[in-house]
Amino acid sequence: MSQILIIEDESVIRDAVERLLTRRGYKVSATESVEEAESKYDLQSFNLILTDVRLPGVPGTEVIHRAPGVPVLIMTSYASVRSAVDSMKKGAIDYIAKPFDHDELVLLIERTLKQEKLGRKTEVLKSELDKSYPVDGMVGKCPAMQEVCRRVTKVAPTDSTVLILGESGTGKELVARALHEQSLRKDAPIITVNCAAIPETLIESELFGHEKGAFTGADSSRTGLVEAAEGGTLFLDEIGELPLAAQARLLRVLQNGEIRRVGSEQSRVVDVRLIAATHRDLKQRVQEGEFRSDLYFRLRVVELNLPPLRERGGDIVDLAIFLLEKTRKQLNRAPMTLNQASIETISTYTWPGNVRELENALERAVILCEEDIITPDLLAIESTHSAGTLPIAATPPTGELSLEQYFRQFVLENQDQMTETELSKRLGISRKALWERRQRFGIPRTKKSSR
Ligand SMILES: Nc1ncnc2c1ncn2[C@@H]1O[C@H](COP(=O)(O)OP(=O)(O)OP(=O)(O)O)[C@@H](O)[C@H]1O
Repeated sequence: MSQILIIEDESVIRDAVERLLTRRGYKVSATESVEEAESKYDLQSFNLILTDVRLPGVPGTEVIHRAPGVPVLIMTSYASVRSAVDSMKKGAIDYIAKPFDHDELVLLIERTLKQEKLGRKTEVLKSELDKSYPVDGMVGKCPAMQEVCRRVTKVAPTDSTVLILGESGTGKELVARALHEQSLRKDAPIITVNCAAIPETLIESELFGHEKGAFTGADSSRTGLVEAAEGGTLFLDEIGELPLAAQARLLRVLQNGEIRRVGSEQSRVVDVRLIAATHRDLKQRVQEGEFRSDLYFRLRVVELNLPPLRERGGDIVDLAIFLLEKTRKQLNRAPMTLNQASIETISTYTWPGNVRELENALERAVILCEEDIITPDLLAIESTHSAGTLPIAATPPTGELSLEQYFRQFVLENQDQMTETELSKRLGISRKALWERRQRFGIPRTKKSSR
């Protein structure tokens, strides 16, 4: 049950709000001033604090500093909306003008609590991600990767927009995180958005937020992900998939440092550094009229090109050893080594799914390995040099199938029995890579496979 603290010196309002929220199932405490609240309760134990601004003693906004991390909603009179705006600047989550409608207040509280939960989840996810994306864990000695590392170090401390190009699974997100972690913004959030994963109809409001009534179903206003990255970095993965209308809004952010929420006439100033990535040829998208040329030029202030794994020479084995160690530690297994045959298999395979596919193959091998030596059969990839090999398949490729033909055949044969997750696992690629290849090769998902 969520715990809410009300700080309000007008007893009529305080009692009414307390009754209302208690009826709604919240555990409610109420005080007249910030000082009283502090002396009676541990402010950090609340999930939300609802406070008036003008109070006996210190102003209500002071609670923002005294209960860091706890979302604070400000109640204010119409006459002092200005002070509400100031409160927002100090870090309040939102404000509500008095006299307020009870339903409106409950709605605002529900939304804030939902965001608070999400925020906590994001923190957990962030720490998980930090574990799997150590900045110093970027393996790569080949000239192309050395060049990438040099550029990352150079460009990270600046606020320049960076465009990261590379096939799926080559480490684009890892590079984006390295850029953020080595920047002056590292203590603020990095918000990652996969533009390919958000439905086209929702992407504008997800990114830029919306005002109440902006469209059917928008029964309250909402902050977008660009604003959520305030002071930090926004990483737009698969930017090539961004619809044209959203591209126009993004251009405004890059040109003027301003966003306009959907349904709003007013712009807000934002301080966000943009990093974008794509596996697509953006120049070609521009020629096809699918991508704005002015946005393309703004994005590629600095361009980083990640080579496919098959072109990284000795890095492939270095990466395999690094990822084997990382995976076996994560899975709590004793140290393991790759035997000579495995090293040869790994070096000669073409790795169409790049580092992610290598990571998946090693994870599978670590799970299946009963002793401490990884043999080629555990990797479940074929040691042939042809580009037609794909890891683990229900039926091995017959004849001279090209990679595309083989992918197409495997997906069409299995999609009615397997979920997208199972399909991607069997192909040794991420779900996102599977989605991308479906787009590229024109194989839409059937009803069954979209389970
Ligand atoms: N040079 C590297 N050194 C160590 N680990 C790497 C390297 N490159 C990629 N990885 C690891 O490979 C996995 C895939 O990388 P990442 O998600 O950054 O790729 P991506 O290009 O963004 O992929 P996708 O396009 O599928 O989202 C991650 O677990 C990442 O940590």
